[in-house]
Amino acid sequence: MRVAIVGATGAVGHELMAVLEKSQQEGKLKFDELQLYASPRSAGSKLTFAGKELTVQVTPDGPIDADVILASAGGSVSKALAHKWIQNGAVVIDNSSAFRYDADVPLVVPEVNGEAALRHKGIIANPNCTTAIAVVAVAPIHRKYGVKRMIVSTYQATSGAGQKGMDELLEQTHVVLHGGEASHKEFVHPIPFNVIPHIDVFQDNGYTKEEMKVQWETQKIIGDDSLKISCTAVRIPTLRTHSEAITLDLAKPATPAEIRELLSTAAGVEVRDDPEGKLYPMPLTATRKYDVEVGRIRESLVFDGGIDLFVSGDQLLKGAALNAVQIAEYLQAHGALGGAVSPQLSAVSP
Ligand SMILES: NC(=O)C1=CN([C@@H]2O[C@H](COP(=O)(O)OP(=O)(O)OC[C@H]3O[C@@H](n4cnc5c(N)ncnc54)[C@H](OP(=O)(O)O)[C@@H]3O)[C@@H](O)[C@H]2O)C=CC1
Ligand SMILES: N[C@@H](CC(=O)OP(=O)(O)O)C(=O)O
Repeated sequence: MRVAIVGATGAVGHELMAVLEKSQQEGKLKFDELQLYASPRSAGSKLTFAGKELTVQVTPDGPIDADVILASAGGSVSKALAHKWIQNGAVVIDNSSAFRYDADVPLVVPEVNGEAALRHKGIIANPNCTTAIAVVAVAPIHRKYGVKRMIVSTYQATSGAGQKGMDELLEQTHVVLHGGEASHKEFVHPIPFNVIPHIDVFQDNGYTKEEMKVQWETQKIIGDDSLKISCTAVRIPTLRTHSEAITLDLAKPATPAEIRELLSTAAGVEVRDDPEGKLYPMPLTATRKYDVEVGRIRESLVFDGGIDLFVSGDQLLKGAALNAVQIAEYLQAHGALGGAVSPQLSAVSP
């Protein structure tokens, strides 16, 4: 069983290495070989995996001889090359948005629709990070109570813009703290001490593409096009982990206690909800955690029987690297990848 990472030197690639190492140690994903690829500028550089140095190679523009390819090199690279990589039978799990809306490409969050991954035709798409984090918390509620409408406001970390996004936050904060004026390159405005309600490009309807992705992708993952979602996506000056305030209008009324109980056994969720004890989701506590923190669960004052909640999830993990590895684990556990069938599946109950 051979695994390849394309984009190994990036922010998501770095997390893929860490998650793969843990998964292998815990016997969840069984593999014998790891190949690392990035752009020509990184060719020859060394990265450590499980105590061994591996050499980064130039990403091929032909087949990759691996069983599964975890791609995180951006949409244009995937769009141009993914179909060539799979010519020798590999499956690509792609972190970019290149194929998410293609009818024959499953868009998968294993806790929600893992079985869709088994119907792939060589490419499986990993969702947008904001969507993945929301859907882990909302899908169990939708299954039991039916979500009719959903209003989301996001608080997205700079790592959503990759390693360069985090670097810009740190460098420009340093500039401001030393009396200078912050500049910007990765973001539309200076990010230190600011919040920016503009992620990705504006669409004709006044929403940004990031905001529309939450509607398009949630509908595809949950399998319900009638679910209406209005999202405002905002960049904030944190390093990693996206947070979201979510309001749900439900078909069947629910109480906060019922939602708390439902989510307490939901896969991929940690209920962190004790306002008296100052316990609620935050990037500080959710960072590097596999589960999405959910809290501030309360009755909606707008929708009768509706619910308000707050989530924080490490988007480099559940929004990207972890979700991709969990898809590979799911495929292997169902005999749909090379190598031995794993009896255990990390924290995922399909
Ligand atoms: N950051 C996030 O929160 C999330 C990101 N994603 C998606 O994952 C992908 C990667 O994001 P992220 O890790 O943040 O980005 P980074 O900018 O941190 O990393 C990009 C990676 O792609 C490689 N790369 C760039 N150009 C090429 C090329 N022409 N050929 C081969 N490799 C190339 C880079 O290699 P090198 O170092 O050599 O330049 C690097 O390894 C994107 O599609 C993004 O949309 C998805 C969900 C969440
Ligand atoms: N757009 C997200 C990160 C991302 O890469 O999203 P997508 O995979 O949908 O392009 C953010 O900036 O926080």
